[in-house]
Amino acid sequence: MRTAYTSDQIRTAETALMAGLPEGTLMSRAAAGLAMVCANLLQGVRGRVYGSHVALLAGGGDNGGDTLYAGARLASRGARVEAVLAGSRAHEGGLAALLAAGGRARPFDAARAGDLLARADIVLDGLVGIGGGGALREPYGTLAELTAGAAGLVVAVDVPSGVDASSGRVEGPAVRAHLTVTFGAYKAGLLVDPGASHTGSVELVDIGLGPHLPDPEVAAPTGDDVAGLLPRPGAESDKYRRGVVGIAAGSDTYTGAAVLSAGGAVRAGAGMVRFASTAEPVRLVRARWPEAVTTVLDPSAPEGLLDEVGRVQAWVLGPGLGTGPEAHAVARAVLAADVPVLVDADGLTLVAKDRTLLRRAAPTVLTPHAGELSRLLGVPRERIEAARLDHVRRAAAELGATVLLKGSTTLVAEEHRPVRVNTTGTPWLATGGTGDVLSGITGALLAAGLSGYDAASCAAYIHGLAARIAARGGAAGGGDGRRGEAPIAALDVAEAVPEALRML
Ligand SMILES: NC(=O)C1=CN([C@@H]2O[C@H](COP(=O)(O)OP(=O)(O)OC[C@H]3O[C@@H](n4cnc5c(N)ncnc54)[C@H](OP(=O)(O)O)[C@@H]3O)[C@@H](O)[C@H]2O)[C@@H](O)CC1
Ligand SMILES: [K+]
Repeated sequence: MRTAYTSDQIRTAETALMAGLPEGTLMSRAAAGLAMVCANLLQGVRGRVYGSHVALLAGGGDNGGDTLYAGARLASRGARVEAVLAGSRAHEGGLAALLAAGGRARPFDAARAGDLLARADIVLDGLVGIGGGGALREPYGTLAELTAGAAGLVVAVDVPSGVDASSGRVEGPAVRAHLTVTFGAYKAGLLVDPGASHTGSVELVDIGLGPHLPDPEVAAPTGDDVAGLLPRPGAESDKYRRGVVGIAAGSDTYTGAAVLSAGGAVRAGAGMVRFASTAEPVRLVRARWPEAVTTVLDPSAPEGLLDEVGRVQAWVLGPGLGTGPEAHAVARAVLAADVPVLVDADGLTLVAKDRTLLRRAAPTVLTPHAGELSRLLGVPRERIEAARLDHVRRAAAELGATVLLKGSTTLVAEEHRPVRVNTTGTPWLATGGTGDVLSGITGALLAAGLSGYDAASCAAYIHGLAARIAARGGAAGGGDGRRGEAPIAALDVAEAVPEALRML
């Protein structure tokens, strides 16, 4: 599990660690680690450190201090290092070290800074770190913007300046780095969007904080974590041990979502899928997934609506269900069941209009995107997008549910637990119907007995991995990052789930 922390948590751990160490030890460890990473980068791009050009953007705090000390180390290896001092003051020790090692430093001047960035092989963004707050003031904001025109690699020191280290919020100009070198522990804002999209790759420099860190604010499960949580069928498994999932989805108007949700559940290994809906979606689900056991519902007679469905261990409610009175009757019947229920899509619209539906004892998992969460919380969508971590936490507390917030970094929140952030996926996943597949995968895991928190975070991981596999044309598809990927359809993601499970 990759764990991440708020700025306050990092500072508390730092104070505890510092109590037993001579002054300056941590900054010197941070600067040494940073300089080593930069030297390796210079070896890569220039073949040597000696004679390479390094630009330092140094703010007035300790983040600037780390940067100046690292610059001094590079200057002592023969790099040509020049610092732009952005604050009214500069870190004294760091500046003295840089000058003593032969580096140069000047106060901010926009034209000169632009020239410097156009010449530098690497640029170190040491404007602000965990001490930053709110939108960057001038001239920090201008310098952050200038890094977009840098010719070389941009390395963010601890945190890309302009990104809130604790939450990932971005309120104005912010550095977009190729690489972020972070000290002691991951900051939550490096893993959560919009901050996460500013970091480039993230490298952690150990400065000894580990033993002093509290429970994390955010955790990103790895493939091994997910593999450890997933149930594997044994010789004695029957369908109920593997989990029977009920799906109440689709309507005569919207049929595709039902097929996709059922596909997610079938491919994720449900022991059995029981699909319940009106006649047309039932017909289509039977045609595509003959292994599903189906029941035609008559929501105009809500009494005993689900009596014919048979035993299920978890429900998926909502994809393509519609939002009228008949859909409401289905939602009421499903949410009255004493088993975990995942609510998605139209189901979320129904519970946003009638929160009494969520008064239940068994676990509930809600899987909104930002627009759906906006309706659930009565908060504008833009505010949710800008502060996803805060809002997913708030939703979990206010709605008494596990909340999976979809998006470029999917988050899973439950009260008193670290928010889990998903690290798999591909930009191609942002296409219609993939959320329906996710609902089916999550439902299958809930039925298998995983908690809402584990089911949602494992499903998000598997879904993102399946999407990557599908986008690359199968597990053997080559390329790193997004190279070699192609558009995918939602059903491709469902079909790639078994390969994703094999890879775990
Ligand atoms: N903790 C640890 O374990 C270790 C921490 N270490 C390092 O210390 C860093 C934290 O240092 P820190 O506390 O001095 O704060 P920092 O990030 O430099 O920011 C303060 C400066 O930013 C400025 N500023 C703030 N907001 C701004 C804005 N919106 N717009 C513009 N300016 C703004 C603020 O300006 P001022 O308010 O003073 O005018 C001040 O100059 C941390 O990230 C890591 O790199 C490592 O050395 C080793 C171990
Ligand atoms: K920084």
